[in-house]
Amino acid sequence: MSTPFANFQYGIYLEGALNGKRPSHPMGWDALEAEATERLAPGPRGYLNGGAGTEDTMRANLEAFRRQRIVPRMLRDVETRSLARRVLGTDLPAPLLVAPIGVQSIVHPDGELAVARGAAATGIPMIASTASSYTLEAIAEAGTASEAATPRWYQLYWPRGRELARSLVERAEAAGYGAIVVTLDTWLLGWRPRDLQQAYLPFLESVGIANYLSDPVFRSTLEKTPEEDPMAAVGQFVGVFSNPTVTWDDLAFLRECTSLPIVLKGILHADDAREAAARGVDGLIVSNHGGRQVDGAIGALDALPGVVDAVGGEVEVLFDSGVRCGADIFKALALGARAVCVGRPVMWGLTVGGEEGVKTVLQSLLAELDLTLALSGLANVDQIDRSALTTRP
Ligand SMILES: Cc1cc2nc3c(=O)[nH]c(=O)nc-3n(C[C@H](O)[C@H](O)[C@H](O)COP(=O)(O)O)c2cc1C
Ligand SMILES: CC(C)CC(=O)C(=O)O
Repeated sequence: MSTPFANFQYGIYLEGALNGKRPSHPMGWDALEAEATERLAPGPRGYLNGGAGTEDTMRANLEAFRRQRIVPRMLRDVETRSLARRVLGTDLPAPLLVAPIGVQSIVHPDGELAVARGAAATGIPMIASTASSYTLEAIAEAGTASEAATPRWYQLYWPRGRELARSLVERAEAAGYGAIVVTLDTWLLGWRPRDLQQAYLPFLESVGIANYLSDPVFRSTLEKTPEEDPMAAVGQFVGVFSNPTVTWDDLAFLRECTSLPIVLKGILHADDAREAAARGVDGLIVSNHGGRQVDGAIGALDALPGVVDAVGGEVEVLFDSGVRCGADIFKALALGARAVCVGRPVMWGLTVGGEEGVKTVLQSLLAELDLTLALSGLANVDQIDRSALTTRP
C-alpha cells in the first residue's frame, strides 16, 4: 500500500479532464501567496507576511532551504511507501503539524475553527495558539466534529501570574490537547516595521484574547467584566500576556501543572537544547518565529543540525520557519527534524479558501512530500537522512 496521499495530483487532472473542473485554489505555492496577499487588507497583510526589522532573518529562512539540495537515488523499489511517524508518543499520518498562529480571524472570519476542521480532515495536528481568536475549547470542538482521532496540541504564551498559566494549561488538558508547546522567543513583540507603519496590532481590536476573556483567573483580576469595559480587559491582557521574567527554573512549575508532554518552541542554540534535555522536556521546536522576532538571527534550518547533534537521541526535535513546499519538509527531515510545522502557507490557504483552503494546502504538502520521497528513491520517512542532501555554497 502506498501512502494515502499518493497520486493526489492525478485526481486534479481527472477532475479537469472528466468534469472540466479546475481547482478553485491556486496550486503553485508562489501563486497561493500572491493571491492571499492580494485579498488581504493592508493591516492583516502586513501582520501575516511581515517580519522583524529589515526582514533579513525572514529571508534567511527561505535562503537556507535553497542552499540544501536533494540528490535523488534511482532503481529502488518505491511502490510501497509510508509517511507515517510517531511523534511524542502519538502516531501521525505524516511528520507534519500546523504551527501555532494567533489571531487567525484577521485573515478569515472562521479563523482557527476553519483550520481545526481542515487539519482534522487530513489527520494533521493543529497547534492552537494561546492568542487565538476563538477559545481553545471551541477550537477543540471544531477539530473533533469530523475526525475524532486527529490529535491537537496547545501553545502556551506563559503569562504573568502562575495561576493564569496553570488555568490555561489545565483547560487545554481538559479539552483534549495532547501536548503543551511553550513559546520562548516572544516575551516581547519584535520590532515589526510593517505593523508599526500602519499602527496595526490585532489585540487592540480585541482579536486574539478569547482565551483570556473566557478564563476565570483572568476575569478575577478585572475590576469590571470585559462585557462592561472591553478596553480595560484589552489593557489587562497586554500587561499579563507574556512574562519576560521566566527562566529555566520555572519549567518545574509547568511540569507540576500537567502530565502532558512539554515542548519548547524557539530553540536555536545547541547549549539551550542541552539545557532543555537536562531539564527533562519532551520536545523542542527549532524556530525563529518565522523571522518575526530577532532580525539578524540565524536562518532556522541552519540551526537545525547543531540542535539535533546536541540532543537528537534524548529529546524529539521538531522544526518550523521557512517551510513552503513538500521538498522543504523533506529537507528538514533530512537534517534531523522528527516533524515539521507549517505556518504562513496554511494562513494563505485559510485566506483564500477557509476550511477548504487549509485542507488543500495540507493535502498538497503531503502529496508533494510523498512524491519527493518516492522520486528520491526512498520508501518511508525514516529512510530520509543527511545523505539525501548536498549543500550548495
Ligand atoms: C501571523 C502569525 C502569527 C503567529 N502567532 C504565533 C503564536 O500565537 N504563537 C506562536 O508560538 N507562534 C506564532 N507564530 C509563529 C509560528 O508558529 C511559526 O513559528 C512561524 O510562522 C514559522 O515561520 P513561517 O510561517 O514563515 O514558516 C506566528 C506567525 C505568524 C506569521
Ligand atoms: C504575539 C502573538 C499573539 C502572535 C505572534 O506570535 C506573532 O505575531 O508572531
